[in-house]
Amino acid sequence: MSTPASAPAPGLAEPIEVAARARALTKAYGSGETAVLALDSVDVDIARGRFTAVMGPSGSGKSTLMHLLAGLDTVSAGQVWLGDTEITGLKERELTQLRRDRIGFMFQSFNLIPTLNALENITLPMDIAGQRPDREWLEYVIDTLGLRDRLGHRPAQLSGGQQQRVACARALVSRPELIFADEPTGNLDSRAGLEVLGFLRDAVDKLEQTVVMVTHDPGAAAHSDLVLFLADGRIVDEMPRPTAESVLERLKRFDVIHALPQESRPEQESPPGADGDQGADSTPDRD
Ligand SMILES: Nc1ncnc2c1ncn2[C@@H]1O[C@H](COP(=O)(O)OP(=O)(O)OP(=O)(O)O)[C@@H](O)[C@H]1O
Repeated sequence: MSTPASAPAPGLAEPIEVAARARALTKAYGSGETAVLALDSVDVDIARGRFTAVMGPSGSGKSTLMHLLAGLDTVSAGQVWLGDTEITGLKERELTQLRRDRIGFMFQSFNLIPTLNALENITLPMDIAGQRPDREWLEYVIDTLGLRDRLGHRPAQLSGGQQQRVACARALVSRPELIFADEPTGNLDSRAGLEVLGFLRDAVDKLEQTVVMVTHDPGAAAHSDLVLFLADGRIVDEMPRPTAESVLERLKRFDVIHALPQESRPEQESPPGADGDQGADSTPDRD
């Protein structure tokens, strides 16, 4: 079965533009008694040109979801599309090319090459692909991220915040369809973290990028347009236009609920859409 990426999401009359889509996405690790169901039949649409945060308790499946959407790991069942391309079923070589050409990555640990300077790190993925960055765009990204006077510095000569800005520029330089950021502020002090979040926000608002960010930090999630909450491998809630306070309140309810045995947990833990709402497919209006 193949569903075009522009098809209306279940429950929605209007088609929404999606950058990535997953249906019945399932991932199990191991087998038999030790098997772990990391993702349990997840349906999700990532809206194009929006900033989506993914939150949830430790072990809820956030990284697994990101890895499967990015084609970094194989699914146990279900389908994933990047734009109109179904990536489930692609061969490893095709996936490598797709990741290189169409996806940008930012990690908590920056993942910069220590022997290369900032500019070389920024252009490395395109250099490897034998592509030339669009010069005007490159200059724009460098200026937007305030890296102009740091381009000749190696990572060790840069602060953590500057290193993450280099990683952000590296993710942006090929104008990927989707940027995945896994705890991008996890290793930064709060000021540098805020700066990086501001740049990601700008990347969405000014550069029309699509960003998906995994985070534990309600303050970081407050920079997004929509928070998806995962628990036990399922999307159990979503929050458009989040604030740090509203996210924190929602997370507290997880803590209380997850302290209860499974059979005592309240109904609200059913996935969005199960009770007739628009589920994780809804696209929030922006203020
Ligand atoms: N390679 C693996 N082998 C076995 N189990 C795994 C593997 N990767 C993840 N898991 C399990 O799958 C579940 C989901 O893990 P995942 O890393 O996606 O959660 P997470 O929400 O990102 O957690 P955290 O917030 O702690 O990073 C967990 O129970 C985890 O132990």
